Amino acid sequence: MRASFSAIVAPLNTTPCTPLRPPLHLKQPRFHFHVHRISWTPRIGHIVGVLKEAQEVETAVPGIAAGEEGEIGINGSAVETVEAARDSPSRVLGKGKKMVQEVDQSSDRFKLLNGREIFEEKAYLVGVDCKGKEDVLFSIEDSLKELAQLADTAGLSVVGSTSQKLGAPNPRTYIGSGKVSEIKTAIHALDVETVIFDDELSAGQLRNLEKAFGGDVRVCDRTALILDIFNQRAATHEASLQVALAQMEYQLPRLTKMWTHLERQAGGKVKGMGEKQIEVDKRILRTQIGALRKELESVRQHRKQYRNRRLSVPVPVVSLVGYTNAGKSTLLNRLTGADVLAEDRLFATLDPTTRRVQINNGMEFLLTDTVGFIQKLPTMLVAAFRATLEEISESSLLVHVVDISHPLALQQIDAVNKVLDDLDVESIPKLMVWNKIDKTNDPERVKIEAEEKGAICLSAINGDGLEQFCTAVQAKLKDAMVPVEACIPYDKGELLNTIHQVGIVEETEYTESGTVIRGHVPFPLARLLTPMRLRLA
Ligand SMILES: Nc1nc2c(ncn2[C@@H]2O[C@H](COP(=O)(O)OP(=O)(O)OP(=O)(O)O)[C@@H](O)[C@H]2O)c(=O)[nH]1
Ligand SMILES: [Mg+2]
Repeated sequence: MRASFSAIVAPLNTTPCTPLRPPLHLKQPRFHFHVHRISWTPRIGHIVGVLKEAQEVETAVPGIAAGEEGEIGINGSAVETVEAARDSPSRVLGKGKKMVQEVDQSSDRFKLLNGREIFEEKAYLVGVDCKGKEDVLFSIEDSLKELAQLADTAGLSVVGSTSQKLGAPNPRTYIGSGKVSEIKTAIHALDVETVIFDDELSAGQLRNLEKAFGGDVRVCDRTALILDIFNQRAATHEASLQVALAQMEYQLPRLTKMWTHLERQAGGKVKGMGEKQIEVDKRILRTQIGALRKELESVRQHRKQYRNRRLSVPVPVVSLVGYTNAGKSTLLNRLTGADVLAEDRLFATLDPTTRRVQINNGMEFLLTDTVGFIQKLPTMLVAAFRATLEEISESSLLVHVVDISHPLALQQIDAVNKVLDDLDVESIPKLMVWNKIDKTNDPERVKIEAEEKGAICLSAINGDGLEQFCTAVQAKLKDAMVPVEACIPYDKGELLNTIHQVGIVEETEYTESGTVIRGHVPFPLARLLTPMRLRLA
């Protein structure tokens, strides 16, 4: 029986795609395959995961569809290696010549992450402090700390970091040549496998840095790392599509000339072949981006229909937004008894979850938890997740959840507001919630400060302040409702229930002709009540 996997593969009879990272340099790539899941990851070139019978590995290239079968080329992985890997999975991990020697030492460097076995690469972080750069919210040290957290979330092991103050980034290598040499020394001393930059790098910078570091080390940037985490975390079809789209858009301008080996094989006679291949690859990638956009559009339409159906029952929708790890999912779980994954890692949630919350007085609202934000959030990710984020722009209230115990809470608030600015949501009422009050040194002082600023303090973990939170949500929702006074005939009991469910009833009176209610209801319900309204308050 053959192994079944989605790896760095290209089917027969189609143009093989250029791998986005230097492949494992092995020969004779030919193997029977069955592709059952396509993903696109910037960590291409590393087979992450266990390559055993019928088990998936991590990476994939475009140009193949799920369900395809045939003879394939696995870039950098010979048949013998793959066969051998069935008994010793770690054999195919690692890079080039180093690979086989690493087998034994590396076996203890696997860890289980999101249900998959991940090879824990050694990473080195690099940050640049550019003078005069506007919109910088985090200091370089804080940004690097966050990058280390991101690396940890992605399953990498951070072995060191460095930073540099620069007037302007070097167009060739982003950092100065002295820094390049310093990092090179660190790479050898610490056995570094991946160097991660805290800012987005151009294709040229990535290539030059990889060359300068010796070719055996991968270079990537913050955006690629975030995309990698999203790729690992995407659990639903829609999230996978969105991540795949963002990854392809990230890769498109970064496709580099990797087909020079063809020129070498042809004795240098086929000049410019590498260049042509890039054009072919770019075309393939563009076609796939187009196909993905179409598929996402159809998912979006479906979502819209679902939302419209939901809107016909006018229960107000309240969306939780905030920095990653602020405690949004914990708050949703606490209020609704849902069991959305909440953990002390970045980007635990990618897919929106909506649950019904009922307040003591009978009023209900829908609470939606969604993807967290981060500073320097890649724009293509915001664009790709627009469908998901649309939920936010159609809600009645945005609850901005802040981890007030975090030393950078204020900067995180600014970073979230920056993303919200991009989402066109300024007309939606907002409520600020300071979460994790239990973790602060002086909760009483924080509470006073919150009151001054109109924020609600709570602890999603122990439930403190939840009642005040629900009251504040209700008050904010009421601001957006229409005051009504209506007489509901006794044979319209259902309607009366709906009013209690989605509106705020302040007075009820039983008269001969029906139940007279005074209160506030959402606009669509107010329209429904028009024939029964006594007068507009
Ligand atoms: N001490 C304390 N910890 C909390 C509180 N709320 C959440 N946490 C913890 O903070 C971590 C992150 O919580 P999540 O609910 O996953 O955060 P999130 O905002 O959904 O994060 P993303 O999904 O990554 O955007 C978890 O380890 C929670 O247990 C709180 O009120 N107090
Ligand atoms: Mg979450």
